[in-house]
Amino acid sequence: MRESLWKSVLQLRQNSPLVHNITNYVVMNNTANALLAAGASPIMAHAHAEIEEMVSICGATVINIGTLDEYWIESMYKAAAKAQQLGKPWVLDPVGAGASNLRNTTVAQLLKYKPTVIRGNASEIMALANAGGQTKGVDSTHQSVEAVASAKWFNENTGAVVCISGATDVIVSANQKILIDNGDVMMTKVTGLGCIATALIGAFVASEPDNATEATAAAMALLGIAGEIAVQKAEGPGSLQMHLLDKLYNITEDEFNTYLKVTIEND
Ligand SMILES: Nc1ncnc2c1ncn2[C@@H]1O[C@H](COP(=O)(O)OP(=O)(O)OP(=O)(O)O)[C@@H](O)[C@H]1O
Ligand SMILES: Cc1ncsc1CCO
Ligand SMILES: [Mg+2]
Repeated sequence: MRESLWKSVLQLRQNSPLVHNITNYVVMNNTANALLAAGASPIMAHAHAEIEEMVSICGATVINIGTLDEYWIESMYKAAAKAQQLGKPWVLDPVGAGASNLRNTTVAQLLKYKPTVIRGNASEIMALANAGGQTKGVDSTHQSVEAVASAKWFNENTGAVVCISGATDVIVSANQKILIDNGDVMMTKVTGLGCIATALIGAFVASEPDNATEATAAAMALLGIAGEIAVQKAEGPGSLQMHLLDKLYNITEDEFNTYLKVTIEND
């Protein structure tokens, strides 16, 4: 697994997949920049008239419900339906699931189109599975391990790979858990790093569509390690953002493998 994760990073740079994003106003620019830095090619698009073409030409679609409204919800349904119809990978970020009825009903509908990967923080994943999760806005009030049962339920019932982000990122797939212990607590003081994690999953899954579990692990490892290294130069959240973008771009094999903390647990 250690060697294959770095290979995935190199492959992403080489393949430079087109990644379609319907994401929120808060993170749109940062997300596009993070995708470019890691080697992917982003396009943000939500107009009904072009959404199906976008899904068709891209390697993967990322749907993030961060700043919902009625028009965008329709865009999301159209995109997810098209991805399912074409058998293209698509990734769901249920931002703030549990915080409002609108978010809950929207994700419930989106789940019917069978996302390839779901990535959220522990509160969001628990809310999604209706496991009594209380979401405090967009930030988690739970540890990632608390959401493992919910993630397993989702994996078994929908087939989606489920990633719970947090101090430890937990990737749940059939009969396996991958734990990634990279990252730094300062990353919670920059908005949208979870959204970037999801977009990176979209890029990796577009680059290697036959292995969504490994693609997800590679994305989370890359973000966590880049964040951890960036924190060493950062004076606070502002410069962390800048250094993180640089590190997504210039991380070396040596850095990646020195920092990587990955554990695999087979059920
Ligand atoms: N307590 C922590 N310690 C170390 N790293 C962390 C911690 N919390 C988050 N991270 C890092 O930040 C990444 C983003 O995860 P997080 O769970 O904060 O996303 P999120 O809550 O969805 O964020 P947002 O909604 O702002 O996009 C994680 O994958 C991990 O690398
Ligand atoms: C702060 C915020 N509000 C809606 S989306 C978003 C970005 C982090 O999820
Ligand atoms: Mg989030």
